[in-house]
Amino acid sequence: MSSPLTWPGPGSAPERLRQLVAFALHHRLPVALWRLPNADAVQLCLSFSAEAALIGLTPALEPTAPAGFAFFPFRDTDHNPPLFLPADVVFDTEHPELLQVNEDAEGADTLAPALREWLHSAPASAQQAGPALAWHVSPQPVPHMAPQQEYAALVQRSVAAIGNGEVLKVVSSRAASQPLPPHFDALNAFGELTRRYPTAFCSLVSAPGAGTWLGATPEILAQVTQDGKFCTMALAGTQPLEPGHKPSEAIWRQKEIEEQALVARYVVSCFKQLRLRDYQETGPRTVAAGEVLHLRTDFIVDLRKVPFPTLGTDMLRLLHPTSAVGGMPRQAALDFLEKHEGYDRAYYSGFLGPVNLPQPGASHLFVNLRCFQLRPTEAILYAGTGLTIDSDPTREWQETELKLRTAGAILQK
Ligand SMILES: C=C(O[C@H]1C=CC=C(C(=O)O)[C@@H]1O)C(=O)O
Repeated sequence: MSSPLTWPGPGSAPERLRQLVAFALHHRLPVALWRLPNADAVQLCLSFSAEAALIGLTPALEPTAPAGFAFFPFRDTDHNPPLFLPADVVFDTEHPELLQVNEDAEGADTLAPALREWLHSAPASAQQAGPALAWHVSPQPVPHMAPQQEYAALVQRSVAAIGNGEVLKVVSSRAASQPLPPHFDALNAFGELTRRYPTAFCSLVSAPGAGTWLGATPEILAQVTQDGKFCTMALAGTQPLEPGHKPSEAIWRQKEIEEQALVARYVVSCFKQLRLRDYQETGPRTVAAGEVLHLRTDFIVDLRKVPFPTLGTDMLRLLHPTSAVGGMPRQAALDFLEKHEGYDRAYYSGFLGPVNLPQPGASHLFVNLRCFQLRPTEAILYAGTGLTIDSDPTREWQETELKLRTAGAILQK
């Protein structure tokens, strides 16, 4: 049973977040922080057991399903375990005077009293000035980083595969490294992400086996709200946001229109598989995500009118990985990427977000885009581009450069 505790010590909401993160890292536990799009509050979920966070199955989104934070890789392999952080400790900066602690959780017998002691005895200000936090580091090696020529060859090979009918669309991607600026502080960087990208889902996840990841993604994968709505979106097509121009003035090429239409068609095919016809489709319209524009179609199902209690869970299983990060047809595109992409995407283009948090019936899962992985002295950034028969290697490289700048902006000295 989770019980609300009154916060036992002093400290502002950001200081309290830091105290909880410091506790998690000190005990080598998994922790996640996030800020929903267009919201102010930052939420935190901490698990008392790293082992309990290791799950194989895609999480269920029904209100009766366990509460926690999902962190899933692009591809299910032994290297990057799918994680579901049980909500053993939950903190919300909107109610900084409270802390939810599950006293029955695995590990709570020793860790719940240790947490109370930690919050009592370690003043937030002392921890702020204390030694740097020991963030989890992925046990996997740093991924291969394709230089421009190699990425251009991948784009050409993908276009050839589209040309010969092997696939309709492929989303190729790459990793790039950026040194950490002096005195880089991941918690401050997370705060900076939330300020820069108010409409994105901003996250900071640190867990044994996965490492530490920060990001600001624009893409909802599956969302169930407490007022009974299921939402997903088809997001694709990219162009730079020109200074002084409004997103609504953007003109799209046929290539991007087709690329996004394929993603929308994929979402509709998932509804069809579930024999669900009663959905509301809006768009495509142009939306801004940091310095770039995308085409987006929104899909909403009113779960109060359509009696389909497992829709969120079923759609999540069908949607991931969407054609916005893999391609079409799905399996052929994934096979192509496995063979030719040449690096491990790890958690980039996987999905992440709170399930049944802060209340049962509220789940917000996003595609892990515009993100980076934190290593001791560098950040590994990731970006991909949807390819069609008309893709040009130089343009696609430039598009990845632009997308890398979203999360990369917080790494500037
Ligand atoms: C794969 C990424 O973006 C996807 C989402 C929006 C637009 C996309 C595009 O235009 O290619 C991608 O499908 C990425 O940001 O790494």
